[in-house]
Amino acid sequence: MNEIEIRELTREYGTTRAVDHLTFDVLPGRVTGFLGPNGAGKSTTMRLLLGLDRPTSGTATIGGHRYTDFTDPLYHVGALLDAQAAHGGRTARDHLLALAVSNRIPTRRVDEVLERAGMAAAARRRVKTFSLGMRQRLGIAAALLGDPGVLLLDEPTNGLDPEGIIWIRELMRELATEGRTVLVSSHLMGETALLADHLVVLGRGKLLADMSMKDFIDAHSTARTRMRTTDPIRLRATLAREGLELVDAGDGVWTVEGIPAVQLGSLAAREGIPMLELADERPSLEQAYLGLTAEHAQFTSARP
Ligand SMILES: Nc1ncnc2c1ncn2[C@@H]1O[C@H](COP(=O)(O)OP(=O)(O)OP(=O)(O)O)[C@@H](O)[C@H]1O
Repeated sequence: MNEIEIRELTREYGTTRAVDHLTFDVLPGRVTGFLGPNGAGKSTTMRLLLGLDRPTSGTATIGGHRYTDFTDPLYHVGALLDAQAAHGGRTARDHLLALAVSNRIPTRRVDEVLERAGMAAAARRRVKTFSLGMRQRLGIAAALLGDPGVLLLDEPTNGLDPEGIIWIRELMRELATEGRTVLVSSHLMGETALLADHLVVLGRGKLLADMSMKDFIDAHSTARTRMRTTDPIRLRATLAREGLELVDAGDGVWTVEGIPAVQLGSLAAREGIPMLELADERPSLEQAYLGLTAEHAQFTSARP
């Protein structure tokens, strides 16, 4: 019902293929991060889903329907694409009221979403006096107005302060827990790692990955062990005998791939090498993402 289905979706602009035979699903009940370098096709995919643009071929549907087939689309899909979209001369409340009335949404929803977006105190201020972060909150309030089952958010943390970022992270999680489908594009890997359960990664309009956050990190990064020791020379020689290479990470920290901390600890103890610190290094989403983009270098950078 709330599932997004992208099938063989292609959009060409002249000789540029912005989206290239994309096929993937976005499922309810989890937050899906939508990643890819500049020009990878994320915004185009979202615009095609929202009927703001037409595919050259293929389909993008929500619960089996094209966006343009919905009589009351805001009841089904909420989107935040451009936080500057609100009329600057209107108050936040009037902006939402106009949207509610023109989409046959009960006006009581306006105060509910203002509250949920943490904007109740700013409801009667004109939009032109808002910071980018406030505009983002207003955009999110607008997306929630029809209580939709599907949310498409393009860079929602843009302009938000640290408190706002934590707020949006918790909101996304709540929306997913309520059984909604949440698709969030971002360039911020640290943020996405905290926000998303699942990832869809594009490169030059093609699908590069569609998997859980954990599987993605496991598949595209190498586990490392980091340590401090008073005797790196003997440790290096010991590891070399095992076919492993000690790497200087600076500041007295050393790393090695291919041996977990627990085994390395036993090995160092057997050899009488003092270890001051020893831990498995958790690979980050950023490392995995860079690993994937290195594997697919031909797909990742936007055309000049
Ligand atoms: N209306 C358009 N006319 C011509 N080319 C377009 C149009 N919209 C997008 N493109 C091109 O399509 C490609 C994909 O762009 P898109 O904005 O979808 O990427 P993106 O992944 O959202 O990038 P970003 O991370 O920078 O927002 C780019 O090469 C872009 O220049």
